[in-house]
Amino acid sequence: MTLGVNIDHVAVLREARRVNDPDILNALYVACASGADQITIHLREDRRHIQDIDASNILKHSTLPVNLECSINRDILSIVCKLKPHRATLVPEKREEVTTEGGLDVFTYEDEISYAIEQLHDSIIPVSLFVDPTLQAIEKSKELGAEMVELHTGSFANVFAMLNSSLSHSNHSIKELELPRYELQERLENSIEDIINAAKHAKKIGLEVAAGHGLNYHNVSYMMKIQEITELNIGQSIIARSVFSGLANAVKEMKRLTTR
Ligand SMILES: CC(=O)[C@@H](O)[C@H](O)COP(=O)(O)O
Ligand SMILES: NCC(=O)COP(=O)(O)O
Repeated sequence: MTLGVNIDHVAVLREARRVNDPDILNALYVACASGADQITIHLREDRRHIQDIDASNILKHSTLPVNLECSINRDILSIVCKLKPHRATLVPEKREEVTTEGGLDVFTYEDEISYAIEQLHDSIIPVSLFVDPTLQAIEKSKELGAEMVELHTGSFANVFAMLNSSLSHSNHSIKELELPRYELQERLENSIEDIINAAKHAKKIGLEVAAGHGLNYHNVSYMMKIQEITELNIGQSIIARSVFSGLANAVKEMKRLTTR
């Protein structure tokens, strides 16, 4: 399984303060040296985390392939074509969303996606489409000329978290998923089934299959069982975990500097 480590979330922290700490290039070096197989970044239209200069520096210094996620906005596309990542993954974007809420609408935006794929292919950049796990979206992705699909695992991850974590007792409980446990269990099984069917179909028609969004240390084992999925892109949970695997040392180091 290829592990794509999404380092956007390091830039989220940096941008919250508008400083240069944590340095995204340090995140790149640590990920490259620690077993990642690929680096994933998302150059959002609103530049809420990764900036153009980050993308350019990451591409310059990465020892691993870089999967650059972007929308179908033409200004963004022309930047991506110039940056020449190892792959571009086309994703939907909404200005008001907290994170990517669903897959690309490959039907409504068929012409725009087709144009984007053409531009990227002209720049010799392979294309993946970030889609919901439905057979129709997979078929359409192939028809539009993508080499790969990334199955959006957000619905699966949300149901999993409402069933198996403290999310439902927090301020960020997902209102529409405040359901009896048996119903959540049924939804979880259905969402896994959808991912399995979509992955099998994608592989059958000659698409490479990745998956990502909301995957973490507790739910990733479900994806590992699906043989057709050969790549996972994971960000938030890795960066969140690193706070706790690194916090003790960070406090100790500051204590040493502040001890007379
Ligand atoms: C498309 C996608 O799923 C990733 O880009 C990931 O979620 C990154 O985080 P943001 O949604 O915060 O950009
Ligand atoms: N495409 C999904 C991705 O890159 C990482 O998503 P997340 O783990 O940050 O939710």
